Amino acid sequence: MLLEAVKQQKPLILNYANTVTQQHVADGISMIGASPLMTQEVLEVPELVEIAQAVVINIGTLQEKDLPMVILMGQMANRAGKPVILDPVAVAMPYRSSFIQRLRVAVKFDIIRGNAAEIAWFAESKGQGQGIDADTQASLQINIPQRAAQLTGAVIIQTGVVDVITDGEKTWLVENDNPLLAVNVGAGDLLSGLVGCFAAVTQDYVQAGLTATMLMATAGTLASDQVEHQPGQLMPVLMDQLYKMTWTKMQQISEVKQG
Ligand SMILES: Nc1ncnc2c1ncn2[C@@H]1O[C@H](COP(=O)(O)OP(=O)(O)O)[C@@H](O)[C@H]1O
Ligand SMILES: Cc1ncsc1CCOP(=O)(O)O
Ligand SMILES: [Mg+2]
Repeated sequence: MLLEAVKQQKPLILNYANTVTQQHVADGISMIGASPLMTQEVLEVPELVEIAQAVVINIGTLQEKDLPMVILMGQMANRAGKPVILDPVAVAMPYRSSFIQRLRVAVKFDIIRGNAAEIAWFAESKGQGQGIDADTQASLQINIPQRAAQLTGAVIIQTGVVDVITDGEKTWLVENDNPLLAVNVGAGDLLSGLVGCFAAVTQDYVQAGLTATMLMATAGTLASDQVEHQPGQLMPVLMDQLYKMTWTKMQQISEVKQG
């Protein structure tokens, strides 16, 4: 079971994080038993990728000067067969699109985790949303993440009211409508960090994505029940739930269907 494997192996997850939510990402990775490390320095990238078991690239606060560093991180991980996870925050904005276009010709992403508006960009489809947020009222079209997977060759994790995990052939749905989680900035970034933890311990990236989304759905449900209508209280309680999580709870509480 992948949660046990993370606790036993304590993989090191190397992050190019955004400066808004990196504390949540680091804490979440640590709570489930893995080891986070953030960097912004190109000179240390080779030695850090060497000791990492997964690389998570989050473009939330990208800067042009960082592109060579991010390319190096991704390429070194690709060469070493270590998983590269992309969180394409607001990728449909033109500068961000250009950054990702230049990154993707150099680096193969194994997993892309984003909201529906972000994933639509990879499917060359028109996404609905603004800035970091997708329009959560829009109806779910699972052919869009499936097409994104086919076009990119990555496992796609599209999050929202329902999470969709697909490699373009196999598709899983995790039902997870949680208004308290939706309003907490950084929930998506945290999930991308957790995806890195599971991808570090299996080569089955669909399974890694499914496990991470089940984990987040379960911890989110338990945490929301505890804080009721107080979204500002959610994050610390969510961290406690991640720390206490078991596979049995994840199977009992998260709602998983085949797509
Ligand atoms: N109604 C909802 N809308 C958006 N995300 C939700 C909702 N309910 C639960 N979530 C969860 O919140 C987390 C963040 O997802 P999302 O908001 O789509 O990403 P991002 O923060 O990158 O935009 C995911 O684990 C997702 O499943
Ligand atoms: C608000 C904001 N601005 C740049 S990155 C960021 C955080 C995005 O977090 P998430 O994608 O998890 O909502
Ligand atoms: Mg996001």
